Amino acid sequence: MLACKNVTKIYGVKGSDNKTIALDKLSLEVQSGEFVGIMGPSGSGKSTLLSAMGGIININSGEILLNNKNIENLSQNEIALFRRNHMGFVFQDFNLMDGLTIKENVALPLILNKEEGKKIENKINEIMKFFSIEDIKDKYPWNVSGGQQQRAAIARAIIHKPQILFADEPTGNIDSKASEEIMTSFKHINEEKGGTILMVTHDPLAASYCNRITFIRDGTIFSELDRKGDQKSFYHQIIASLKMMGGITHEI
Ligand SMILES: Nc1ncnc2c1ncn2[C@@H]1O[C@H](COP(=O)(O)OP(=O)(O)OP(=O)(O)O)[C@@H](O)[C@H]1O
Repeated sequence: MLACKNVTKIYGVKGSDNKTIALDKLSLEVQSGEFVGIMGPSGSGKSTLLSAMGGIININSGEILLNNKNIENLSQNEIALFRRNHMGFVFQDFNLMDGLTIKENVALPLILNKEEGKKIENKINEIMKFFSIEDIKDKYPWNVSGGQQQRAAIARAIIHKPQILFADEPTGNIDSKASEEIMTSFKHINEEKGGTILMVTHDPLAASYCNRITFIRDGTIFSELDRKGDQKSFYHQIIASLKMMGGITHEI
């Protein structure tokens, strides 16, 4: 469904020696209905990979294919529209709009798509219930917890039923209890709604909710791990893989 093939991304000024090869001929495929995690040491290229696959940044070479369509062939406007209609994004710092209530924030993609008022109301009510945020719908982001803000951000990211949800360190700014709630939400999106998710995380516990983990180092794939058995055993396999890669320096 979504694939990157031999993707290279180099940061730096053209002609200058000061260049960073963030992605080095990296290939990765995500099938519809998968929940894939990306892990790796700091600076290994995780966020760059997510941004490249989400069409947020341009790549130097290779291909990004969504349903066999090369998104690199689209114009900037077409990519922006494509992202708005078919992709959802969640970031570490929530990115909610302070001047809007939680409900208004969640409704934003539907308002931008000029959907009809009654339809918006129905969709909002359903999704607020799914994420247990109906009680805070009229509050502003600064008046609710980090976990509630992130649940609202995820609701906003999937309300238009995107083909794929991208999440970059979604539990990076919240405490461990709220992190578990967020990861349970992702699991429900994946299992109950059939949502496809690609998530970058440092956190082995968050990663243990995925079905597959791709470990990257120095912009290339180091190893991959498929979930077998229960979540606890997957968690221990993830820790072992991180140790092997040198991406973890302390016991968790
Ligand atoms: N806008 C940029 N300009 C120049 N170099 C960049 C830029 N963004 C990232 N880099 C460099 O590219 C490499 C990969 O960065 P990236 O943010 O993708 O790594 P990461 O694995 O997500 O790191 P972290 O876990 O610390 O967030 C790093 O060496 C980083 O310094």
